[in-house]
Amino acid sequence: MSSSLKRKASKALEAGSSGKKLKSTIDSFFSPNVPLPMKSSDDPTQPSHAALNPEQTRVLRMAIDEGKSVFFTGAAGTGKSLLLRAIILALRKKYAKTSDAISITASTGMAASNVGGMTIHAWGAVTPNCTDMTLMIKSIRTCRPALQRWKKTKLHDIAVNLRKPTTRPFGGIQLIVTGDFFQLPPVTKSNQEPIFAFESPAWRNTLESTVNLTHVFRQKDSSELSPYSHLVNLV
Ligand SMILES: Nc1ncnc2c1ncn2[C@@H]1O[C@H](COP(=O)(O)OP(=O)(O)OP(=O)(O)O)[C@@H](O)[C@H]1O
Repeated sequence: MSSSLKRKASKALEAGSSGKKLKSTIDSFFSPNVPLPMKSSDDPTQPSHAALNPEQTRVLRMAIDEGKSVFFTGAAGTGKSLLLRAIILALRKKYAKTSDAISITASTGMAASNVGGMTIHAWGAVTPNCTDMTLMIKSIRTCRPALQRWKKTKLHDIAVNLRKPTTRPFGGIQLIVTGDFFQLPPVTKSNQEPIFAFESPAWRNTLESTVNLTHVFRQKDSSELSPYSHLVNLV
């Protein structure tokens, strides 16, 4: 990654670290024990669950106990995916009676299948890079499952109806966002300068807290590591 992209990526952290102190909350009633993904090669003597560390638990509490919109990031192997799975499990318990309350999306098919979700474009029946509002609304209206999802997440009024505009970003729904801008900068055409999600005013207005996970769990001799994985954290 070039140094200018690296500088841009670190702005996500600066923008989000407002210095607000986290209020102490009652202990989460959700277990911070998360099932580890099972592989056929797994040693049966290895633990099946992992306990979240303090920085992961802090994010879990912000998301579940405080209902905050959070962005958490961190280098490769800092447990972002595991924490996301913990948050999804806890949210499913919290909203057990309203199964449609949670939508799990990612920007690519591979990332979506890793967390049991779908691409954001499939979720909303929108075409990537489409900026034509009329076309987008037509596409949403003609895809019944997507229209239902827009309605259930209260995004319907702001994007489809437009008669009742809301001042709250994303209609006021809670957003849990994760990723590492250092590992994966936005895809651009030819020599176009990439535009990061955190450069949007909507990012600042929506995400109340940004947390940088610092503890690297992935071991040097781990079978998860490709011969080049260690390079990711050096760049
Ligand atoms: N609290 C924890 N206790 C024990 N192991 C953990 C914990 N959190 C994560 N791990 C383990 O560390 C490894 C890396 O975790 P994970 O894949 O979630 O990291 P990541 O930040 O998503 O990595 P990447 O950015 O490379 O996708 C995994 O084997 C995971 O099971």
